[in-house]
Amino acid sequence: MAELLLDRVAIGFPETGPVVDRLSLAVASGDFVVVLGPSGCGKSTLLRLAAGFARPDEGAVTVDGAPVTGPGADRAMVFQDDALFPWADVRDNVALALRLRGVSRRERHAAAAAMLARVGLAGAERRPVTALSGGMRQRVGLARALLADPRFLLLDEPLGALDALTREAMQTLLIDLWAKAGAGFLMITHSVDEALLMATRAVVLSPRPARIVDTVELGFSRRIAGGESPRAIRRDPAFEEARERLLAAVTERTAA
Ligand SMILES: Nc1ncnc2c1ncn2[C@@H]1O[C@H](COP(=O)(O)OP(=O)(O)OP(=O)(O)O)[C@@H](O)[C@H]1O
Repeated sequence: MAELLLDRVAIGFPETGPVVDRLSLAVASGDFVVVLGPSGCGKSTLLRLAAGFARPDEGAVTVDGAPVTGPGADRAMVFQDDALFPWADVRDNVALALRLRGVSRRERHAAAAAMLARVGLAGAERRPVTALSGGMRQRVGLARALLADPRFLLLDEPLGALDALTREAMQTLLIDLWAKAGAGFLMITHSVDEALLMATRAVVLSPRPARIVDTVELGFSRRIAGGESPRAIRRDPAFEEARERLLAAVTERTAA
């Protein structure tokens, strides 16, 4: 069991003033924490603090009590824009980190093939990433992030650019990966429906500077991981009730 903790973190920039305001958030192994909040409120900045790409002005980011001072293999990040290397094929995009660590070619290829199979891209190793659809590119990004078996996966609106059908398929894939990995997931989304389906805890932020204005505990992703279909879950009155609760938090408590 590991814990990623943002402990009363604050950060600001000269251009904007305060962006995150003494915010505390814990993500443990097995949690799927989803962050919702108005545009520009500081969600990506929060994730960058967790990743170690930015340092807080106040407070601390720790993993199991040890200060986070920069990016580390225990925390992997997935971006909305998948950030793939256009000059490399699928396999090299997935296995680049292993190459930089001096892992042999044979092991790299085996590891990449195994991860690609997990994200539903078996056989796509040699395809140029420029020839892939948006959903497939995000699968490659996920395979790359999960390759090092991180304890925490940080997802910055990873499904935001996908069409509705691809997005639904990717939601189910992410839930499946989360349930099997045992890692803690921290994800940003603008979609209340996505937060409801995927989160074990949905966290609603205020307009900038970001503070937590509401937290809703949820259990639908565990049911989906257990085999229930998202469509059946959406018909459950408990889902409708949770939607009302989360929508109220998002619309009433985040007005600027
Ligand atoms: N390194 C930086 N230097 C200056 N300003 C920054 C920096 N990083 C973020 N900001 C500013 O902080 C504010 C919050 O940005 P952030 O990307 O965290 O918001 P967000 O909630 O993720 O936005 P969106 O919902 O639109 O994706 C924005 O005004 C942004 O311009």
